[in-house]
Amino acid sequence: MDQFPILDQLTGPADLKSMDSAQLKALCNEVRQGLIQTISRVGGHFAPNLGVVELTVALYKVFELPKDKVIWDVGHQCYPHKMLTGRWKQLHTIKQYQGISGFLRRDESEFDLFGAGHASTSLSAALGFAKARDLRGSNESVIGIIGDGSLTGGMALEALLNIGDQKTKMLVVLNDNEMSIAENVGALATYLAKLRLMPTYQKVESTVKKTLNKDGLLYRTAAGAKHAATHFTSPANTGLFFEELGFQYIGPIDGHDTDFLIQVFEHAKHLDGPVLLHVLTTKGKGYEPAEKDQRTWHATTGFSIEDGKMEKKSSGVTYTQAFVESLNEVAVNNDKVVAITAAMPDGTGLAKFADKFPKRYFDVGIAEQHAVTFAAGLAAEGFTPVCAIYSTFLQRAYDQIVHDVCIQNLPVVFAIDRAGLVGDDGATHHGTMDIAYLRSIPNLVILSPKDPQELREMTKFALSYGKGPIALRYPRGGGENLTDTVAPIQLGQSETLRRGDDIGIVTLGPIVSEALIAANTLETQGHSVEVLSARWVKPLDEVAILALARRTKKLITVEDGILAGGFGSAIVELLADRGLTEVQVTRIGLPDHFVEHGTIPKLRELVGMDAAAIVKAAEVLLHENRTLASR
Ligand SMILES: Cc1ncc(C[n+]2csc(CCOP(=O)(O)OP(=O)(O)O)c2C)c(N)n1
Ligand SMILES: CC(=O)[C@@H](O)[C@H](O)COP(=O)(O)O
Ligand SMILES: [Mg+2]
Repeated sequence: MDQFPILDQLTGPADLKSMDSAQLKALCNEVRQGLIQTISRVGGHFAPNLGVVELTVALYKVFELPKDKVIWDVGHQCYPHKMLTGRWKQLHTIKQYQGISGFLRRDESEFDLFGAGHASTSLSAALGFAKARDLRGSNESVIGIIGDGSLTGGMALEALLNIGDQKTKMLVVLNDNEMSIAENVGALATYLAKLRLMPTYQKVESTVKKTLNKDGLLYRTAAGAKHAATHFTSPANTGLFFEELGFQYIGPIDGHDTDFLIQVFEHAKHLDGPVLLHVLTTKGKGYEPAEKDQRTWHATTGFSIEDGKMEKKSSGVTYTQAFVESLNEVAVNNDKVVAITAAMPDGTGLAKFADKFPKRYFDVGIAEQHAVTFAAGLAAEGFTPVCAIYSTFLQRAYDQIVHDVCIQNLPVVFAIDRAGLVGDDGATHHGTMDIAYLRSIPNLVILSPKDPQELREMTKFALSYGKGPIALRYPRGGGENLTDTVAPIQLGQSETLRRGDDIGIVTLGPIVSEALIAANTLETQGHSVEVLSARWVKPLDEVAILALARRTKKLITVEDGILAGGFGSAIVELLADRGLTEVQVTRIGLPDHFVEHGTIPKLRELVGMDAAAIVKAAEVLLHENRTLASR
């Protein structure tokens, strides 16, 4: 018997128009069960999606997609949206190579009006869509949907200020589930908690009943809607913060009451100016383990799920663990060490620092720019702040790194996690830009370990460096330790992992493992290959690199980052500056396009950054040499 009779027949959101209350509730149930069964099996964002089932169904019942523009924030909670917009049958491919993306993508569907992945962007984008509408003279509705966590992002507040000022007709739906990935933080979270204590509209529905017109809907005229809005405003008109910014605040309302959500959306549709609808949802709704532990069940990627329990699939030490264990070892004897996360305590490992040093731990919310300059302030006063931010999210704080940290040469330690390809989160999350965007900044030095044990030592080095800003870049997940011991970490000192005279491979970070595999293959072909683990993006070990170049005259550089302006570029610049024009260099890294989602081995093969690609590049260089020699 078909478990998903409605979903299996659904052709798109227009089909919801003809559904009655019972059918919509049945649809919500199918969406929820479809999510639980599919995402438990294939992995992905779990609790956020269960929390927006009714919200998405009600929204797509009332509004006309894609004419009406619905812009989601982050997009990790977009799976119900995808299920209702023709991708239910592809849901099992989510975040897999050549499967659908785990976030919205304009090139994936006409219903994905604006891509996301990074938080706090939806309201700015939605204002853009609304302004375009007004300039065009069309009349569609524009709705931005933002979570309480994403609302802690500076961009979101910048947008609120601008929307309120512009008095643009648009609807902001605040999906408030009291959670970011971890518990939400910040004064706004505290304010929202107060609003949640106010009686929800459902409790004052008798007032609402009086404002309903004959067909059970709220007033359709602007005047009537205004009147209804007055009734709708919760008794203590508690949305003052938003009202003062120029919004009509409606809420809080129960985000799992489909009928009432539909009523309120019908009402809000007709209101002029900016409206903020405060919706209360439960992350993980309808799946008890996730409701009980919303933090753990934020995403099930990399976990297997048995009987409501999440078991990590991979074992072994991750880079993140190595980093935070080393940080904690130092911090126990150094009370100047403090740590800052931008709403990612678990992902960065800093939750383990917080357990031991709660007074020296700061979660600033999804506020990377603030995190960096906050760290700069601490460093200016003699502390050693560790700012742990994923590579991709650190992009958001570029000026703060330059302007507030590096120009002032303040001793901030940047722990750049998820550096390099991250796999199934795809283009919005690959940490592939940081080498290029950081190495050009004066005063900043940058380290990259080849394995977790080296990261331990590099973390200790970074915490005692103190001469200025220092960055550690390391990847998602774990890796084998590639040497028995760790050579002492010294500023600008590389490490020769194997000696050879025919060709040199100069590489950086965990991608060294691919270079070693390639060197072994080349050796079986009779070639003598040197592998140099550079360890430093900046300062480069110029002496070692120049000596290798002069000796072999052939270099291959390998980096888990974009080629343009990356590590290989730095080597080429060095050779050019020193007049070594006879040295042939092949750079291996990420090409000049965004890399999609998939497993890391698959993506490395795809972009030509695996051992096979290194062997091929070496053969070309070596063959060219043989050709020259045989002339
Ligand atoms: C700029 C940026 N920083 C951090 C993240 C990581 N991140 C993804 S979802 C999330 C929490 C979002 O909370 P909320 O908006 O309340 O959505 P919910 O998961 O509660 O539905 C965070 C911190 C991100 N995507 N973008
Ligand atoms: C949606 C988002 O940005 C985070 O949930 C991110 O997907 C976490 O990535 P990790 O799984 O690498 O911690
Ligand atoms: Mg939330």
